[in-house]
Amino acid sequence: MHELGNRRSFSSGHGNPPQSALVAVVARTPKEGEISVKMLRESHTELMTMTATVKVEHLRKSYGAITAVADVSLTAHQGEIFGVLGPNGSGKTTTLRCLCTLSRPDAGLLEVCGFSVLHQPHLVRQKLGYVAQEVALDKILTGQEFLELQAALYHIPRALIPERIEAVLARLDLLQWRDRQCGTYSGGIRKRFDLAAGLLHQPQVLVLDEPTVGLDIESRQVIWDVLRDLKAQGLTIILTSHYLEEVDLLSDRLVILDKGRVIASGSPEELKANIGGDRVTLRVREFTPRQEAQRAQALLSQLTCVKSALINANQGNSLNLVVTDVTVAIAAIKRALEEAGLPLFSLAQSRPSLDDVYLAATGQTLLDADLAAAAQRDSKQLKKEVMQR
Ligand SMILES: Nc1ncnc2c1ncn2[C@@H]1O[C@H](COP(=O)(O)OP(=O)(O)OP(=O)(O)O)[C@@H](O)[C@H]1O
Repeated sequence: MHELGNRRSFSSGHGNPPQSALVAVVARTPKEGEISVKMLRESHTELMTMTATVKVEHLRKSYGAITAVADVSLTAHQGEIFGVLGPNGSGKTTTLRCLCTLSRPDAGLLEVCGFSVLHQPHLVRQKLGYVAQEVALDKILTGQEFLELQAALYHIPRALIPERIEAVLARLDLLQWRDRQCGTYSGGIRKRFDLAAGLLHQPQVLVLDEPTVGLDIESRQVIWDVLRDLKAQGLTIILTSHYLEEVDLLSDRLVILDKGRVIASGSPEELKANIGGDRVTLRVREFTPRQEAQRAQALLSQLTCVKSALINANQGNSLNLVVTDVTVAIAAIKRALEEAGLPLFSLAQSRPSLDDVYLAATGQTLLDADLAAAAQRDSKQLKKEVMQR
């Protein structure tokens, strides 16, 4: 299959009006009859939010016999953070790579700012910045030199480079780091430089693959603030993650992928509200035999306050219950188990999370799906190693 590169798209750098132009405002009250910049900005935002900045319809992409993406559709609007959540191997990176013109799809319609990814890739690259999962800094270069190199790769006119670099360094609070070698940076600073490089050509859409993977919580929070700031300035941001709380916290809307397909889409609130109810997770024993878990499942499913009961085999056959009134439900559950002579090892209650959305659709948690994917990868690797011996 024809691969179109491996890092990010490059642009001529002077094709798009900078979004920041609308934000550079002279603070004064408009005279009568004048249109305030705020009004202009609002009407601009309103107009732009009606347009889909990113459109993916029925994307399909295989690598030989492996179907990486079976059927993915999503639409992101201007000024929106759009999340793509899913376990390892669910097709997140492949979706992004197709969108960013780095991988050629087998089928589907993909558009960025009204331009076709397949037929107008050079225009798409002008509108879009891609920050890949692996941080691509050269250790010997200083941050300044790295950005100069990136600016040249983006074909930004020479005369504009110093001010563009100054602007991204200031925007990402990196001025103090510019003259130090990249090899001395922490993971969080490296990631911010990578983000800075993705912003040099002033894209309207920023696509980020796992922007905070491996970072400590403080560095993650810094990146989150940067992303919120960029969104406030009108950028459309698409990000993949398998950190549930990150997607929940940041995304206006999201899709959840599983095995290359969209299994849920909407705002985090909508998705959680749709599955409804509070959650009760209980274990009959620390490691409950399957039969006993099934007995408890049948018993508890009969309670009127229990809407559904799933057995999670990956968690020692624990039971995941959706209940209507948590206080009433907990009392009823304890009573029912006691009357049936079943023990109760542990019980916890929680509000629905995006993991529950995934669990409701697939029957397993994201963590379990990640573990299963890792085990599959390990066993493939093991087989390969054995065959090589
Ligand atoms: N270049 C490739 N050649 C062969 N198979 C690939 C290639 N890229 C991805 N795949 C396979 O396609 C499937 C989807 O991979 P993809 O990287 O898109 O998933 P992902 O959700 O981004 O996972 P991760 O979170 O691990 O990056 C996986 O089974 C993966 O092994």
